[in-house]
Formats: sequence, C-alpha cells, structure tokens
Amino acid sequence: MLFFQKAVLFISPLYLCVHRDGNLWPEPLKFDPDRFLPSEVAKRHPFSYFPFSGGPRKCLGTRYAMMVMTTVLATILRHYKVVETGYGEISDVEMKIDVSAKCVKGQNVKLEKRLC
Ligand code: HEM
Repeated sequence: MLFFQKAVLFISPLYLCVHRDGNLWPEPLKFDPDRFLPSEVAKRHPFSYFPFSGGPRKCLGTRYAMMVMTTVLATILRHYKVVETGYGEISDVEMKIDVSAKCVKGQNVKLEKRLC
C-alpha cells in the first residue's frame, strides 16, 4: 500500500506538469476544447496527453471510461444547467495532488435543475 501511495505521489505531479506544459499546450489554463479536434491532436506528440497512460500497459478501460463519461455528462446536462459560483479565476484554483488532482476549495460550479 505504501508503495502504491508513493507511486501515485510520484506520477500525479508528472501528469500535472505535462498536461499544463506551456510548450505543449499554449495558454494551458484556458478552456479550449478545440485542442482536442482530430486535426489538433495529430500535430502533437502522442504522449502530450496521457490520462490513461500509454504503451502496452495503458488502461484497458479507456474506451469504456470515455463512453461512460460522455453518457453521464450528457445525462447531467440534459437535466441541469452548470452555473459558476463566482469562486474566482481558474488560475486561483488551488490543486491537491492525490490519486487524481482535486480542487482544495471544491468546484467553481453548481448545478441548477432545468425547468423544461
Ligand atoms: C476515467 C477513468 C480511468 C482512468 C483515468 C484510468 C487510468 C488508468 C491508468 C493511468 C492506468 C495505468 C496504466 C499504466 O500502468 O501505465 C490504468 C490501468 C488500467 N485500467 Fe484504467 N482508467 C480509467 C478507467 C478504467 C475502467 C473503467 C476500467 C475497466 C473497465 C479500467 C481498467 C484498467 C486496467 C485493467 C488497467 C491495467 C492495465 C495493465 O496493467 O495492463 N480503467 N488506468
């Protein structure tokens, strides 16, 4: 268990560093979904973005996880609006390194039920 915790603490900052590297991702904190258009992805090194790791031991559940996340997100957005809480700029968000990166003060959004 201790080995696992140490491995996670080693790997998580690596993910954070690469996924926010300004050389790979201009304006890394800007919300820009177009970065993931197939034409943009083709311009980058395959290991510029590796949430599921890569190579022969990459996550076996990648496609399943992407499908589940897309379905869950679509279901939430069908029933709720995502509204900012006014917590501050994204650059103010304090991150905690854990198994996955977390916001120390919680999320900057709340969900409001859609009326129709
Ligand atoms: C957002 C969801 C997920 C993320 C971010 C994620 C990420 C990862 C990562 C980083 C690894 C380590 C790969 C390595 O050792 O380099 C891994 C391994 C693995 N994941 Fe996932 N995973 C997710 C969901 C899932 C799901 C839903 C399944 C199964 C249905 C799954 C099955 C596996 C398996 C079996 C491995 C071990 C692969 C191996 O060692 O050969 N994962 N995952």
